[in-house]
Amino acid sequence: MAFPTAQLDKITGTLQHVIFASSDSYFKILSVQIDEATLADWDAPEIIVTGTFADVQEGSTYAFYGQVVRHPKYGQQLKVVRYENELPPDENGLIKYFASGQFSGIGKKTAEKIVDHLGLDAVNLILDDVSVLDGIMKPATAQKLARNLQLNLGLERLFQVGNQYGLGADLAGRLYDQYGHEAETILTTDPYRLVFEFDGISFKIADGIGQKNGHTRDDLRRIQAAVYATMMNVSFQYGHTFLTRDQLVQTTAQLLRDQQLETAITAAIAQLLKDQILVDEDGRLYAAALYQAEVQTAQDLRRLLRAPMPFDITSEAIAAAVVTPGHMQLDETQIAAVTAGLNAQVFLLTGGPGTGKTTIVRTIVATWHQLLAQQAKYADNTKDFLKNYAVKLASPTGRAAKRMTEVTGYDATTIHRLLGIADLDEPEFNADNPIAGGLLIIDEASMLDIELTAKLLAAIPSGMKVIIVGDADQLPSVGPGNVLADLVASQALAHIELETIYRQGRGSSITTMAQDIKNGRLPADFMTNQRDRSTFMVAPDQVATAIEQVVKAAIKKGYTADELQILAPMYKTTAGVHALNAMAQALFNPIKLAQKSLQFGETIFRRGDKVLQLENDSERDIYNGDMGQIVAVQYKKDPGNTENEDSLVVDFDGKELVYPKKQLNQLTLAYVTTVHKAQGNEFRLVIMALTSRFGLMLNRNLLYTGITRAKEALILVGEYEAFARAAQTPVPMRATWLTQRLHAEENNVTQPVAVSQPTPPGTKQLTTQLIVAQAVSPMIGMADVTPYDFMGKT
Ligand SMILES: Nc1ncnc2c1ncn2[C@@H]1O[C@H](COP(=O)(O)OP(=O)(O)OP(=O)(O)O)[C@@H](O)[C@H]1O
Repeated sequence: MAFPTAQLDKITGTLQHVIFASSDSYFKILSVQIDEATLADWDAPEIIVTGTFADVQEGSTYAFYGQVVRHPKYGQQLKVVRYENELPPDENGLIKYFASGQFSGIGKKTAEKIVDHLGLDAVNLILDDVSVLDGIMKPATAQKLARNLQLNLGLERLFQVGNQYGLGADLAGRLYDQYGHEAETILTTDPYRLVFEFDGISFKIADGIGQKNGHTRDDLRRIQAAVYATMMNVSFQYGHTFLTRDQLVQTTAQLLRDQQLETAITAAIAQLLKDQILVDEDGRLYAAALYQAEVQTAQDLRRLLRAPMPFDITSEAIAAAVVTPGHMQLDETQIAAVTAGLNAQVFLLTGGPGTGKTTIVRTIVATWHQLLAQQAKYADNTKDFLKNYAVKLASPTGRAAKRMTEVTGYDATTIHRLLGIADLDEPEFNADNPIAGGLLIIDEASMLDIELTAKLLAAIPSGMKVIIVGDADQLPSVGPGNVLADLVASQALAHIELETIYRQGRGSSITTMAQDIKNGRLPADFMTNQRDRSTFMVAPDQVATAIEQVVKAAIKKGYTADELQILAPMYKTTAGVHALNAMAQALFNPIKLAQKSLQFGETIFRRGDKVLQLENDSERDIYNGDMGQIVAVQYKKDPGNTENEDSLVVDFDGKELVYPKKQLNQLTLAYVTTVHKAQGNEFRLVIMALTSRFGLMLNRNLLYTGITRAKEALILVGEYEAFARAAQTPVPMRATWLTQRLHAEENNVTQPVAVSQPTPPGTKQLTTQLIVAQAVSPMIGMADVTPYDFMGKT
């Protein structure tokens, strides 16, 4: 946050030494000898100064603006908001500065020449245009001097320029990393370019800078940036892969708050199409990458479907080889799923919780191994044959992969890992370097977005069988696309939907409730507590207290933080993720005397806390949505701490990872998460909060996904109307074209565009069938807990 300069203290002083310099940000801790200071009650000759700094020079003089704060361990220090290199104020000083030895090839004589020719503003003149040094020194020396000045002062100038526009030093530092000395020019003369290229500068920020610097409202670059930003916002907020031309024009006009600009928007779209940043396919306008992903997905699916069977297996051989786990009696649909799964080159298996998806996967894998063993007899090299046709299992998240390993008994991995995707880089495995194996099974396919799907399919060699497993009624992917639902709707793949619920005992009444919700209603007995689920309907303001009581009761019953998950749709509000996390942390992991902790933003992390990873970090094989537990808090000065910084150690299912303080933005507390973040995970007990304050967030798939995270017991807290409204409201439709691509003749797509308005999108009717619940034999979840326990004594 930028403080108004008037409130800041100013210290002018000489940098004595850099105590700490972060290796991957510009954060530094400096020791400064004070020349002049506006600080009240400060009589020490030195002060510790912390903040974001360029390549500061020991011995140089700087002016620091900031606020004195008290660090719990290191005492008072100046936290800097901005700073300036105090260049010498007179000619003699400036000559000394140039001749100080930090600029190679420049002695006293040359320094004098520079100051003679360029005067007191020499530094800025050189930074603006190195040709001012022509004739004063050799071009090579001049270039070197300019580069050094840039290194010392260019970033500082960028910090100052950025500060004028409200950009924090971190953002300015990242801009400098990407654009070097050109960053300032780009920021001031062509800020709209950053909307396309730079993650962190929104259209609004760029436009603020552009308007200040005289870009007119109808400037083509401004309008192009607005069109592009609209396309990206709509794709990533609502999941659409395309917009119709009208929608794009209208939504861009809304962003620009100017309906008069329609002609300019049309011209901007034409230019973006010409530059291949957007693609127009029969009036559907795509961001180029999403278009490629959608087209590629359809093409690769066709390629995989056309490929011949890997070796000669007849349907009879498959039927004869079926191996069921525990000799379970599969029903007709399940047997059909096993044989179709082994017969088809690409097969889709869908079904709600407890319908036997895992059972079918286990059966298919065991049967595949049986078939391989039979075929291996005819192979030249048995070992190679078995390796070439091995089974691969993968999931979109690490937690889901771990669960897949546990329930199937076979090794599963994340899709990122399977493809060798390192951050921002192209995958190691792709069309030119495909993965190896005979059968690939992808679980939790509802989480697949179109870009990951395209990368995955491209890397699958023709002939490898693919089985895609998921629950199409769960929330669609976070990223653009509606892959699983589109594949189902296309009818282009062999598909079986498992409908009979086999789960018995704990969790079974949750499973039947899930079916009701899928059909758009709450069960008739919603308010009647079952042995594995209860409802506590309270006013929005009482939700936090009610959940607190429920959690206390659950802790008494022996539930650990790992086994219990609280779900809320949003981060803010009193019943939101942040507020509830603070409450749950105090219950599960109360602070102990003299306990070590690390603070990041408003969150305080302690040993024992349950935490959630918020970003994909493929290098460390840890992904957005993975949950872990803090096993150590290490201070920089602790003996044996190899990190040169305060850090946390987090255990993710047996894998310990270190988070230095600067990486704590990747972590948050996980006692409470959004439903999206919990997708792919299951917990013994789920407590889900919904109130009408969550408004537009309430929809059927959200409620369905939330409650189906519960394996054994479910407690619903909030307002009945909110739960009823969620059950009745279909998930907003996503505008995608994958279904049509799959069932249309190649290059002959003629279906009409049927999409809703982009903000908010319309709705689609889910075609699901009523599933008849099987025998229910409920067991106790929290049987002796009644609503009265949560309402206080009256
Ligand atoms: N034909 C069957 N006869 C008897 N029990 C069955 C049958 N099919 C599955 N089950 C049992 O039903 C339970 C749920 O099956 P499974 O775990 O395979 O379902 P799922 O669809 O993978 O569920 P989830 O998505 O919730 O993990 C398991 O205990 C399984 O053993």
